[in-house]
Amino acid sequence: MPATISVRPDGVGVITLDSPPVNSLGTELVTSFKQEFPKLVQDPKVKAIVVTGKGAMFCGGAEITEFAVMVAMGPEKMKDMIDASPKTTVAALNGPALGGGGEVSLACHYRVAAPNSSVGFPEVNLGLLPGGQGTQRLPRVAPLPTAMQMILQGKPLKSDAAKKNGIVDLVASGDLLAEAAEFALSHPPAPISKREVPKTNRFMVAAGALESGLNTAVKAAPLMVAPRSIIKCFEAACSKKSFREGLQVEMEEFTKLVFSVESAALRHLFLAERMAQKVPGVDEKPAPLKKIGILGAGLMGGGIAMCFVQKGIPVVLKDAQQDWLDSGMKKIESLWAGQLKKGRLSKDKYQQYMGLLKPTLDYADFKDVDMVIEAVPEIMDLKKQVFLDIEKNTKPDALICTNTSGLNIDDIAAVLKDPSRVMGTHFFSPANVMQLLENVRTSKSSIRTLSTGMAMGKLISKKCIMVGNCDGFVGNRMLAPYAGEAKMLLEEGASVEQVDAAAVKFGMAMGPMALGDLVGQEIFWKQRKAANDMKKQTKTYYGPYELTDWLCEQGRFGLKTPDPKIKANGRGIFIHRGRDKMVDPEVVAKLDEVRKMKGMVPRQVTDEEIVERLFYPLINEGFKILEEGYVARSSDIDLAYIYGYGFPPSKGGPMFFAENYTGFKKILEKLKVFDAQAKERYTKNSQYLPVHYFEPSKLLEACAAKEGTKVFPGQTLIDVVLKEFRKSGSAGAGPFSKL
Ligand SMILES: C[C@H](O)CC(=O)SCCNC(=O)CCNC(=O)[C@H](O)C(C)(C)COP(=O)(O)OP(=O)(O)OC[C@H]1O[C@@H](n2cnc3c(N)ncnc32)[C@H](O)[C@@H]1OP(=O)(O)O
Repeated sequence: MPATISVRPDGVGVITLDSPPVNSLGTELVTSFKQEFPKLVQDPKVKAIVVTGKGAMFCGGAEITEFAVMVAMGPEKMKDMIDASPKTTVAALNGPALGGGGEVSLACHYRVAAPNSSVGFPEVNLGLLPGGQGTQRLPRVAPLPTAMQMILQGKPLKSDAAKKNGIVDLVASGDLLAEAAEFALSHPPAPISKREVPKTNRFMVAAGALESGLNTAVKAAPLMVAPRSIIKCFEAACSKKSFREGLQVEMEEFTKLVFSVESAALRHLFLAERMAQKVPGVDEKPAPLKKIGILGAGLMGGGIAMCFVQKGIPVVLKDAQQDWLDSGMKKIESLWAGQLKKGRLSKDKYQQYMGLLKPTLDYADFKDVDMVIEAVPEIMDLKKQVFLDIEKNTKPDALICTNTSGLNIDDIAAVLKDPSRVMGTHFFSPANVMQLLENVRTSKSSIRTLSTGMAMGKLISKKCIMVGNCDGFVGNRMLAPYAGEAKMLLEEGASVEQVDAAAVKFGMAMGPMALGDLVGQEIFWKQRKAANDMKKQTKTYYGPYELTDWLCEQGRFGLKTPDPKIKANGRGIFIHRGRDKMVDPEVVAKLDEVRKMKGMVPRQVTDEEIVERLFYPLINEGFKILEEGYVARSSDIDLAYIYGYGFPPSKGGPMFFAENYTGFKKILEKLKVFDAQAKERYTKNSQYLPVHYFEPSKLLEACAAKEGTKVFPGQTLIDVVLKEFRKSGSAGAGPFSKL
């Protein structure tokens, strides 16, 4: 039974939410609550009622996969029932009460909380609002600024803070249930629905507090519609409307949001994050990670070291030369010192961090580490050499990981006696800030290695996905056509500013040209150089290269490479000065020269075309990656783009966007048009080479054929089609193709 009842010897009835793992309010729990609760109300032996949760959570909120059912069920009978109880009701908060859980607690007449519990309304993170009476109850107990912070920003309050803000009545000091029962017996029924909204809250609304709260929320997430709906609910609560009239407004706004694509996108991401941790076939117990070795104290190595140290894990940071090591340590120290200065880090923590980080030049210091991550320059022979050195100096079962972003990891691992110890751990720059981690599975990685790699991602709080060992893995492989088309659009007539602005308007954190300067313009250039491929006559040709090759040949790699001529900053497509940047006039002149050299007459390019040309080939590449089996499911790709490349969360990631915003058929049709245009270009103009990224993926074609087919909540049509695809044996050589 998801809601169980019992009666204590003191005459207090207890109803327990019991629906593991988080006591979410699904149909079963709500139905059983509505059956069981009246039994306590009607039982003459019961003097008062306590509502509590089983396990570590009070309640994690409404069941995320059942919102449509919830709306169909209509107004909130469960909370009305608790509120209207003639016997005093007390919520005994044994753990977090979130979303619908917070609302159940506010439906009770009083709240008694265990010290480590909390009350929160994280619905906004799912593109929603507390639609189970929360927007009308919270402003009746808490000051408006607190209520706004909790609901507009989704910030929970710990028990003590909740008590200070009038949300919790008592923080228990001992036996929670006993104290809640005693509180219930000594207080009369007092439903929040009958309380007036405090006058100060009404004054604040009249004085414009809601407008300024909305401005802050919109600035933080401009594409989201939920904050506007939340404000309408607060307005209703603090106006002359009755509690019931306020609920009517709340229900209308909630229903609008539940069926919005933005909320569907955010719910998809919530489930995607949890799903990504479950990699098919990767099910061994992870090895303990008590000490980590990092090889290479540069920007990446240093950032990776910080991730572990900040979780209290000792790190040995090795480099080959004292000056390189010193400069790496100085950079780390200055980052932590900066946090200390800003008050974001305590002195104790700063000292603890420094104590956990051991710089060394000696491989012998790797003797007792459980994992080594190498972050040396992207040169195949160097990687192979350091792998051999690591093998000689580590325990035989220590994992050996590479942070390469472009080299073939199977080739690197082949030098070892035991390549099953190897996997890729592709961090994103700056590694201590960026949330994404692509764990790369080679053909020989053992299940123990992979399980440990996934556990490592969780340990350092990364959004971690598992991918196969293909060129560029998932993120950069999809980025290549995006970056290629950005450059092609410039040659056709768009300006740098227009391309970036169109991508930003779409919702990207930054445009492709600014991204190139941030990550370094030289990455593809170096890869082509390393592959001895400067002639670009390969199937991995990704758009024109003249402009960026010209930059790279002069060392203008972007923000990453300080240029002594320009104070403290680099030079690439843009000239950067602090946070400001302007397109380098020399780049504009060079672009003109390239256009003339290739006989291109600039034309007017629309923003719509820019968005389609940037994102459709990127999405097509995602389909090819799925089709070839280099990733388990489409939502892993979505996570990669949201957390690694600044794709807008409200669009749910590129694959969700394809399925729910544009539709497969439209993308397919457009790709065919772009493909024909590109083919015409290279047949007519010998300065251009054929591109392959517009050639439609077979999986995309299969999805287009099934467009509109209904799938269960939490599923995507792409994955349903993919499953059939893989079953039919049409999938490629990647490690997930048979799963
Ligand atoms: C009308 C109402 O106002 C609308 C609502 O209530 S909307 C829902 C509001 N609630 C939320 O947003 C809370 C969402 N959940 C969370 O933030 C976190 O899961 C948590 C803090 C509750 C627990 O975190 P943590 O201990 O790290 O465990 P976590 O891995 O996230 O979750 C455990 C499992 O519970 C599931 N789960 C958590 N909350 C859930 C929910 N509200 N509905 C369905 N499943 C949920 C997770 O999917 C996961 O499932 P899995 O084991 O199959 O992967």
